[in-house]
Amino acid sequence: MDSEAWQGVYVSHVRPLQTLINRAQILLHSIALLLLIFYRLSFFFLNQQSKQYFFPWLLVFTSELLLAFIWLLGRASRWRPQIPKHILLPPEKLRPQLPPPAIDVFICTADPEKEPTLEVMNTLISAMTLDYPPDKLHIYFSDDAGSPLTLHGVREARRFSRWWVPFCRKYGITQPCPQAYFSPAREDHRHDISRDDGFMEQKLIVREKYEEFKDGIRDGTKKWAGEAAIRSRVDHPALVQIIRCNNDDEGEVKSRNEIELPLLVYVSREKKPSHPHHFKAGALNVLLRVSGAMSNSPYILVLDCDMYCNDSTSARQAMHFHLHPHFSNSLSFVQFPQKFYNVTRNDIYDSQLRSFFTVEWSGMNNLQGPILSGTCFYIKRLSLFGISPHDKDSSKHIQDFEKFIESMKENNRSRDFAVEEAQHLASCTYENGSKWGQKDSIHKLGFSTIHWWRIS
Ligand SMILES: O=c1ccn([C@@H]2O[C@H](COP(=O)(O)OP(=O)(O)O[C@H]3O[C@H](CO)[C@@H](O)[C@H](O)[C@H]3O)[C@@H](O)[C@H]2O)c(=O)[nH]1
Ligand SMILES: [Mn+2]
Repeated sequence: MDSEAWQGVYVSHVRPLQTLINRAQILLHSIALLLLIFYRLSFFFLNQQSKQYFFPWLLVFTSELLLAFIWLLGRASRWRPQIPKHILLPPEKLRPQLPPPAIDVFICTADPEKEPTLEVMNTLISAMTLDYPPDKLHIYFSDDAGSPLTLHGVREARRFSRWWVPFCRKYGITQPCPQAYFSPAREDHRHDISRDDGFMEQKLIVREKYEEFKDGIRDGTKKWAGEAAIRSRVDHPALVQIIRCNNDDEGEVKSRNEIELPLLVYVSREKKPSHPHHFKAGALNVLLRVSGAMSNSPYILVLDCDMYCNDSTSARQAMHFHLHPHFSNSLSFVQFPQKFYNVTRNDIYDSQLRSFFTVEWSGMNNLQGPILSGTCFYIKRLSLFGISPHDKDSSKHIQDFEKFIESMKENNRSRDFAVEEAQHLASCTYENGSKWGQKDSIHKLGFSTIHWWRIS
């Protein structure tokens, strides 16, 4: 393997000042705790009144011991605080020498009233715009409400992507989310005017298309609002559909740009009031099966509907870790921070979750890695099978599974046939009596994980 290609990828940097402050704080806090423990114990053994107040003191003491223990466990991530440093290679060189592995992207939405369709579609578009070979990217969009508005939105998003994706590719736009890119708050708009490569004309055209896309969503919102939509949310059949555009549109844009878009599959699993649906976990299980039958990519990106991709190179960054010889086969997932924007100015409760992601998650990188935050992570499909990476039989399990998928594909022959199969996999009774969704800790199996973000 060409080792040059891997140079400088994992650069984490321990912060000496922060380490000193944290350790001093840990020391002071520990002294205070020891004094407290001494004080409580001395009450039991030295105080005359201890018999009278024995139980209240014991209760308080036990709680304090418990809290102190929890506090102690939390220090692990602060002992060696570190930040990931710049990747030394520029993004265009972030391509591993190996052919890039395929990625399935899972996006879940549950309710078009609580999760505005326009925002959700922006997440979908951002995933379609990831800087990755389109034939290696497959997007599975789960709609738990089975809403015609959401399906309409997905179609509109697909249509707009044929303008947006080529534009981003051609001009190297790294912000893949159109809403964020066209936001007046974005500072780069000022520099755009000085470009003389036809950029401004194209930008205006795409901007206009974005407005048309928004109008399309607005029309849909008016059309499908109301009672009927709400009722079907808990009771509807499975629907799996590959979203394509009509041929006329497709031909027009293809000849202009010759850029293909990733496969986009709309999945609305079956729901019945009499069957538990297990919320997001249930939706992800269905996507895992449906994608297994259709593309079965070795890596999966999971996104909540309101968590758009903020950096189009994230897929390549994640794959660099996954394919890196240093991490070998034991890496389960690469977790990107879950960032919230537009929270209040004085964010006194840290709604942006900065302490979580910049301190705790990064601090766990050398301790087998952080736990999942639930969104924005690239996970290895095999690590979800409950097999340890150190298990001698693991390759046999994997071969068996791959044989099963291959035989299914041979039987199906075409993707359209796989859609029929997928519909069955999305039924609400499929998991009955099976081991689907049973708990198995990734870390306990021996996998490691990484928290990562590129500071630019
Ligand atoms: O029946 C359901 C319920 C939720 N979702 C989706 O699941 C995601 C997360 O749900 P949300 O209501 O946004 O939960 P949050 O509390 O905001 O999410 C945090 O906490 C969840 C677990 O509690 C994690 O799964 C999320 O990743 C994490 O962002 C969203 O995309 C929902 O559309 C479904 O697909 N089906
Ligand atoms: Mn959420």
